[in-house]
Amino acid sequence: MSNPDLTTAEPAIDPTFENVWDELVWRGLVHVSTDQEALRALLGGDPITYYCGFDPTAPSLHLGNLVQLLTLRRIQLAGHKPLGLVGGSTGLIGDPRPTAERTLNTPETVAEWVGRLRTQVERYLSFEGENAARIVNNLDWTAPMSAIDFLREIGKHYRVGTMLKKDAVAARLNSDAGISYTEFSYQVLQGMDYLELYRQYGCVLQTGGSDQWGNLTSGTDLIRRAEGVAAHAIGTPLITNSDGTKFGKSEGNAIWLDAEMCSPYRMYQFWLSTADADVLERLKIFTFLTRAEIEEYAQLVETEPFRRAAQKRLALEVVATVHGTDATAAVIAASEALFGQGDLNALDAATLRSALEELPNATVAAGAPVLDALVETGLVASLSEARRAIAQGGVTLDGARVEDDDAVVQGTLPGGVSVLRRGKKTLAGVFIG
Ligand SMILES: N[C@@H](Cc1ccc(O)cc1)C(=O)O
Repeated sequence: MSNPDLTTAEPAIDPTFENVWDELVWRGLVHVSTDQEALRALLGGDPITYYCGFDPTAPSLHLGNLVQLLTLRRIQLAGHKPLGLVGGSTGLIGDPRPTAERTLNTPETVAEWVGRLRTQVERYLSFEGENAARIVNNLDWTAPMSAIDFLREIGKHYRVGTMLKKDAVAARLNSDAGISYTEFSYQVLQGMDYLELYRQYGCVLQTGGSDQWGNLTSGTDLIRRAEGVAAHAIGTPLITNSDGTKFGKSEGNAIWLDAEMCSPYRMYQFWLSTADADVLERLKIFTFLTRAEIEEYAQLVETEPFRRAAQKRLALEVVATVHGTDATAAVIAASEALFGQGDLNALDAATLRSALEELPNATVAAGAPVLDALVETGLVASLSEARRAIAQGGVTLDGARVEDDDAVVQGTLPGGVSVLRRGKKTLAGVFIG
């Protein structure tokens, strides 16, 4: 196996910043917040308890959630105490999307997804030391509450006029289908979580995406009314691509943090394909590289963009954070063997298979002619074009040049697969079935 440089940045705060608030601002993580002076004082002072919530809307979190997970981690690294909340109750209700009502999942499904999310959230926090993290589930305080108590103790603090003005609600009110009372109530549940965490743990800061601002202020308003305390909120920016495409998707599919739902290879390629115009912002938000290190990459993007050093570092850092260094090493070796130099035979079988799934590919019988495989993978348009390509010496199978038309595909690479290459860079995977 080739030996990629796997030096990655240790999760740490950048010591050149006096206060983690300044670092969050520099990383571009503060899009909207409660009073900035007060937040800076709070984050620069004695340890506080803060939280961020994750709803079980799927069996896995995705890259949008990774912004929140890493933000939680950064603030913890500065000495504060995080609460990672899994939405056992809010997942049963559904945070209103601007477009349409969500379908209700069964309690069993929601409970299963809560379990999976909990494991994912745990991976990004430290459970050791004075400021050890804690995972909480809002089902624990929401399920036992009666409808009467909910309406008397919580509902009484809410003005319907204010609730109607929240972006998500306003958007839906103007749509034909409107919004159900169920989803309309969501903001109250999230507000109640913050109040509960304030009461139980003294939690005084909630972070979330800027699209959560309505839900974040639902909590700060409730705490002010019920407890007379000014609690805080930070909304991180929505990540967008400079070319206007949606961030966090590749070919329409979300980049999930679960390796079964999105292979580490796929995630690695996703980050590698980041545009020069976006890569510095991504390094700030998704890695623990320091300001000085990121400034060096800014130079490299200017002077030698063709080397894509910043993209490679970004891909290495994020995949190592999410999937660990072993999986990342395997992915880098596969990318190099497929697209650069390196021994295809030395690759990890599972990684090679997932890499081939991302390429044009076909399944053929063992011993099928290379000619057929070329056509079926789409590397050539016809058998005659396949013959011509071979005659010109432009086809390789598993790294060796194909000399004549009788060659067959056997799937002799790790995992029982083969790799066809036409010309320098056009690749296809062959599965034997
Ligand atoms: N509403 C948040 C998740 C969440 C749930 C409950 C909370 O208390 C906080 C956050 C989201 O959809 O991302």
